Amino acid sequence: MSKQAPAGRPSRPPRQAGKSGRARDSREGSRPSGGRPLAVDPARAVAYEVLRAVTERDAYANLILPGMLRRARLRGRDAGLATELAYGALRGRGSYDAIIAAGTDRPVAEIDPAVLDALRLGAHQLLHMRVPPHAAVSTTVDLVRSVSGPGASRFANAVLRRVGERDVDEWLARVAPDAQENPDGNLAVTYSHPEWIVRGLRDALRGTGRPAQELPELLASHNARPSVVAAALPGLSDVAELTEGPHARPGVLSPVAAVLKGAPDEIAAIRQGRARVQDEGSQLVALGAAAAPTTGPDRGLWLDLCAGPGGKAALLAALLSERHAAGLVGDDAELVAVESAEHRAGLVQQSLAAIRCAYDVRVRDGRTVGEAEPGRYDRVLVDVPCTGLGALRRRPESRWRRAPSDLTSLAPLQRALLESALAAVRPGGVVAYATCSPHPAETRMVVDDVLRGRDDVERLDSPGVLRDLIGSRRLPGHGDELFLGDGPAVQLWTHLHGTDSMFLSLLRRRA
Ligand SMILES: C[S@@+](CC[C@H](N)C(=O)[O-])C[C@H]1O[C@@H](n2cnc3c(N)ncnc32)[C@H](O)[C@@H]1O
Repeated sequence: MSKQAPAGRPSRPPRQAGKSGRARDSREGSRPSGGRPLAVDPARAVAYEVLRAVTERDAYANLILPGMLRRARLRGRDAGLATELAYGALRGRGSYDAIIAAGTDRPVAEIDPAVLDALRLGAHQLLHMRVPPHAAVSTTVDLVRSVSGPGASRFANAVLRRVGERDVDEWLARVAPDAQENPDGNLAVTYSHPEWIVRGLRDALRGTGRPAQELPELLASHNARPSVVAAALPGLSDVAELTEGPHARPGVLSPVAAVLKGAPDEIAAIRQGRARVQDEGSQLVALGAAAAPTTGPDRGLWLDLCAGPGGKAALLAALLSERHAAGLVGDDAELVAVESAEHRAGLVQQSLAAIRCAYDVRVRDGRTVGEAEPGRYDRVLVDVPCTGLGALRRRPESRWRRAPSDLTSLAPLQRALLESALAAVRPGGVVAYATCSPHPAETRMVVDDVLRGRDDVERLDSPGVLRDLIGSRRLPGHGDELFLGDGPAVQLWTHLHGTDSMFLSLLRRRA
């Protein structure tokens, strides 16, 4: 353990100290990305590297973490610790920065970013994990010394000692703005979200008839670790297969879901591509798109207009294959999967590899499909690019990276894609408009705008379609209440359904 300076009001940390070649701690350490070793255990080193990559390179934690864990040879509990440290510090940044600011005379914006990331890791351990305080402080101080030198480590020591003087509730009561005078500011700091997201989610709750009092619960749900759920692809696997060993139990709402207890690759069906990791909300969207009633026979010409990386396309293709085998669709049945980004189209191709149905993955702009193939398809799923405000628990840094301007910049694309989908579907065919955001600007308002002045499209009873799929399954502790609303669209909620907050509006061209 390192020697620590006495607690006190910390002085200014040296900026960019690590780059000037200061004295280093000589202890053996770990550096998952291969550079100079960090004087800290491998799990903390990986977590720190993730935070640095997110801050410096705009990396996505969920994409880089698996490779870093592999390179550091971390598995089991150690991998779990690294993940919890990185995700927790990223999610909690809003609360931790306010608390760190109260522990120093410097604005957080003036702290060397390399030191600040370490302080966030330390604060997460002190305030939200059962790490003994002396270990949380000393490991962080060692880390800062190896990265930024002794001056910065004294600063870190002083800040963290102050942070450790109170528990998280006491700190939040001190540093969050007054709840009466500034309710959004209070929730933003208490639940670690940017204020504009707090406001947007309140509007979203109200707009779907949920009481705004649910907002704290919704915000808190974004800070909890989501369970890992798999979809058993129909015809290739089933829930019974996934749950027959000790590795999974049946899902909550989706008829093809299994909740995993361990790593996905423990399950053979997942290793073989017969089942896929997929949130239950996404499963219900794809199942709903396939189940919504068409007028006239469904020939099996299905289109996924925004397919990458291919989770919903895989489920649609498996369902189509089953229907084909049962003679319910024609011999020319196929799933056309359109994706504008080439590398994501490659992922769609991979996701469909195990499925025995005709499919065609196309790299093109979905906005052009309606004009190119008017009225061709029986079913179109248009799962548009969105802010992802409904999946904040999965992408721990995204809440800090998104901006209100994303809502306005995505809006024309979302409208154009829905218009293209409606042009591509035949009269009597179904369009499923979906987002993984509950924000009104990306959900109701898009559908309302596109349908305004059109009398050739009807809104289907989306809650009714999902209710039939859910069957006798129920949310634990809620009796018969499924919280699907009065329609015509459905908004799923993380705090109510345990799914990502997916929106689904089922529409049908009038025959
Ligand atoms: C929300 S994601 C779709 C997720 C997918 N349905 C799944 O379940 O895996 C939206 C996708 O639309 C793609 N996209 C963006 N603009 C597009 C466009 N103009 N045409 C087609 N795809 C587009 C993005 O690259 C992204 O892969």
